Parts: sequence; structure tokens; C-alpha cells
Amino acid sequence: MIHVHNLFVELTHSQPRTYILRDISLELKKGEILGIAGESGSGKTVLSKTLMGLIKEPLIKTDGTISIKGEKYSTLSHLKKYRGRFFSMIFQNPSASLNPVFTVGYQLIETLMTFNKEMNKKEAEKEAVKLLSEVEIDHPEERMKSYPHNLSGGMNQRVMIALALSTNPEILIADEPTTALDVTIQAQIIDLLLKLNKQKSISIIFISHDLSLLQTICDNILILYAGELMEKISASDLKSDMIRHPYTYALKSCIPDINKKEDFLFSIPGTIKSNTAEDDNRCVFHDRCNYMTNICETKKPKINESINYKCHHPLLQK
Ligand SMILES: Nc1ncnc2c1ncn2[C@@H]1O[C@H](COP(=O)(O)OP(=O)(O)OP(=O)(O)O)[C@@H](O)[C@H]1O
Repeated sequence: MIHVHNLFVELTHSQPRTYILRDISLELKKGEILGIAGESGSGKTVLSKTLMGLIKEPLIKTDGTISIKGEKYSTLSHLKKYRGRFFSMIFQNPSASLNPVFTVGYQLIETLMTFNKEMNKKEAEKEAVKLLSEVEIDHPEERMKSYPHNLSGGMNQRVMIALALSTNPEILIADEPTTALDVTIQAQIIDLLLKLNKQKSISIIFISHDLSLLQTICDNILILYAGELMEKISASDLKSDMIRHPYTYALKSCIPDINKKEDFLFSIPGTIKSNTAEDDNRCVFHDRCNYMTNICETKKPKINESINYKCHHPLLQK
């Protein structure tokens, strides 16, 4: 459904040249759930916004193509027509994404009528109630009259999902959709997304810091670091520690083990840095990697269709 080839997004007018996304290629199939993980600042949100053609200065796409349903685009302005109709997005904080001065019903009806010009108000109202019950909101007719501040965070996230579904998208981009919710509500929202994925064959791009969640719900996971794709791994390989890249391994080691009493929690030493022209000929993770050798400082490792990790010293070959 989507193929991204060698995508570069840079920060304009920066010295040295600064890459926000560098040489990213990915593929998303119909019905697939693709996870995107990485530390804060690794480029997860910029990648999803680039797919929707939503980035603007100072961010600029400098190279690469995005193919959607066989149509190949090298400029982002052409992606506008897919926004809403093909891609919908749900965000971290539903209460901030909904308009506080309009009822839930009004916001759904407006969106439905904007995207379906032939739909009249009565039909849109009926469809809005149907959407609210599809996202498992009780008494949907009554809820139509509620304002976002009348609803809990979990209910608002369900309304956001209903809004996202109102355009009948083929891909849902969920950017940390449960981070602002408490744990029990998180589980309900995840269950709802998985149900929609199964029932409607909607593909989902799920952005999260939470590797343990991603390995449970996704088919494949992309590990980003400083704007570069470090590894593409299947959920089953991640679960069974069939990990190649030291960064993926380090990220997974940050998940606390409930069965072990530990004196301290593991964290990756150092901090993520900007990806600049200085990284042209070296591994961008080299300065934080336990396996670093001379080659890591002089040659950038490659990731491609046959090698799913960007590392000179993949772990399983040791
Ligand atoms: N409008 C912008 N102007 C300048 N830099 C930006 C802009 N938007 C994002 N960036 C930079 O791009 C990098 C990637 O940001 P992004 O928000 O995609 O990270 P992320 O992985 O989603 O982080 P988080 O998990 O904290 O949401 C960061 O270094 C960020 O500072």
C-alpha cells in the first residue's frame, strides 16, 4: 500500500547540514500493524507527518519517494489528497485535539459532511451515532450532545478514533495514542484499535516508546535512532530476542522485568545527538554503542531489502 524509498528530511539553513530523517525506506501492507519505536527525538512523529505531507519549514524533504497504491510521489504537496481519505491520525492527547467549544456530535457531523459532499445533515447524524457505537461508546445518542470536557480522557480518545474513522481511511496513524491515559483505559483503547484492524482491515502505523506493547500488537517494528532506521524486526523476533542491532537490544533492555528484583533500571548511557554531515561516514549510534570498533567511525553501515539492520557488528553473528 505504501512504499517509502530513501526518504531524507533536513533542517533548512542549518550548519552543519542536519538530517531529521536520513535515508528511510519502509513498506506498509494492507491490514499490517507497523510499529515505530525509538527514543524521544528519533524522528517518529516527523516520519508520520511526512507520510501525510504535513511537514513545513524549517523541515524540508530533500530526497526520496513515497508510493501510495502504485502512484509514486517525490513532492509532498501531492500527498494532500490522501489526508483524511486514505490516512487518518490520532494523537497522544485527545482532549487537546478535540475542539472544546463544540459538541462531539457537531464535530463528527461536520467532518462527515466535509468528506462526503452528498451526505445531508440527517444522514450524517445517523452515521455519527453509528460511529460512536462502533468505538463502543455507551448511549451514543446522548453522547452526541456532550462537550469534550464532559467526557473522560478514554472516552475522548474513542471520539478521536470515531472522527478518524469517519473518513473511511485505509491507514490509521496512531501517535502514542495511549500515553496520556491510565493503564486500564490504555488496554481498552488498544483492544479497540486491534478490533478495527481485524474487522475493517485498516492498516495501522503505531508510534510508541513502549517496545513491550509494540511486540505484542504489531506485525513488524521499525527502530529509529537520530532519524535513521536502525533495524526492521518482526514482533516475534523482537519477543524472542532474535535482535541484530545493539541499539534495539539496548532499548529492549530498558524494559523492566517484573520477575527480577533489580537494584537499578537499565538505561542507555549518553544522549541522542543531531544527525549531521559529520555522520556521513560513520554509524550514528557509534558513540553510545558497546560494540563500537574503528570501522563504525569511518564507514556508515547499510540497511536494505536483504539486510534488515544497520550495523557492522550484528549481535546474532557473534
Ligand atoms: N518544526 C521543527 N523545527 C525544528 N526541529 C524540529 C521540528 N519538528 C521536529 N524537529 C526535530 O526533529 C527531531 C525529531 O522529532 P520528532 O518529534 O519526530 O521525534 P519523536 O521521535 O517523535 O520524539 P517524541 O517521542 O518525543 O515525540 C527532533 O530533534 C526535533 O527537535
